[in-house]
Amino acid sequence: MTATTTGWGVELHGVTQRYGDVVALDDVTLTVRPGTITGLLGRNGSGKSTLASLVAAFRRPTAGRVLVDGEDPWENERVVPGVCFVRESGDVLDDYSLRDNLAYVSGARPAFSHELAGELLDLFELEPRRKPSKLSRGKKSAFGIVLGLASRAPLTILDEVHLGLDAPSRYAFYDALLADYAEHPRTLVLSSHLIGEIERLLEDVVVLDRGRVLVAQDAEGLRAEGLSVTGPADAVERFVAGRDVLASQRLAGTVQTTVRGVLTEGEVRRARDAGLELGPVPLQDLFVHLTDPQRTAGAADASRAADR
Ligand SMILES: Nc1ncnc2c1ncn2[C@@H]1O[C@H](COP(=O)(O)OP(=O)(O)OP(=O)(O)O)[C@@H](O)[C@H]1O
Repeated sequence: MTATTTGWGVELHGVTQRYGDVVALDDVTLTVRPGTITGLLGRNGSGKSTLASLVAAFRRPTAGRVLVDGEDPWENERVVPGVCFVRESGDVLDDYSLRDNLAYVSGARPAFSHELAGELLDLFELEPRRKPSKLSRGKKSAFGIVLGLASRAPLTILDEVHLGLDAPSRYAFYDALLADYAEHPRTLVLSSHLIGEIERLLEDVVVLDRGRVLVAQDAEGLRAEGLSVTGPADAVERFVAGRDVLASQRLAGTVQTTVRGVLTEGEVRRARDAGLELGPVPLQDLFVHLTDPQRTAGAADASRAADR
């Protein structure tokens, strides 16, 4: 393996993961494009960590195929060193110093950058002599980030690594990630519930819901699909009739509605002529509406009925 180039892609084909009676992933098919930053989003228990652990070959799927850079990662000597999976729980040697942990990880990661590791230790004010077991939760998360970014693996999966980090440290992390990604392009998968904070980083978005893929597309395209329509109640209602309405709020005679779908130029003109205000919808809001249990339960029922 050479130092990181454009990163590795991931493919899942019909992947199901069961834990006893629990179906954590249900027939998931998706692609992560090489050389992109992909957000892996979903509500609690939707299957994000399970998906990440299959890609990192921490476990084998109950059914289906996982491919990393075109190959099954399971016990794959070429692929495994190129996949860096950092979990909030922190897979570190708790009773060894940070310095020893870095030495251990760098031995297993062909593209490891000691220079970047040093910069990130300084950034997060981590003392190399300390042991992870003696660090606060936030500092331990920060050390996971140091290992994940300094590994410069062709595929890096950061699963909720921001947990415990205070806001300045999270923003320092986002900036460091973007700066290093710009210089050393690779594939990064970020799982986080703080969508508003990470959305500027994301090129692609995968949203899981109860083990199924709800959305898998480029972030720009997804943003363009969310539209806020505000105006007099009757005009808004006429305009959104027949559209996919995600949410609606009424304040006196004014209604603000969030719809999914892209408008034609003619429709935009018609909306403006009717006195309606059109605006973007933040990704976080779109996510909340799309994963609304009432909405997704309806969609799941429809999909089951279609399968019968
Ligand atoms: N080792 C396990 N044994 C049994 N059930 C599990 C195991 N790991 C996960 N699950 C179940 O599988 C489902 C998916 O869990 P997973 O941890 O993948 O979700 P997640 O999206 O990462 O959740 P969160 O955002 O809360 O971390 C949940 O119902 C969870 O309870």
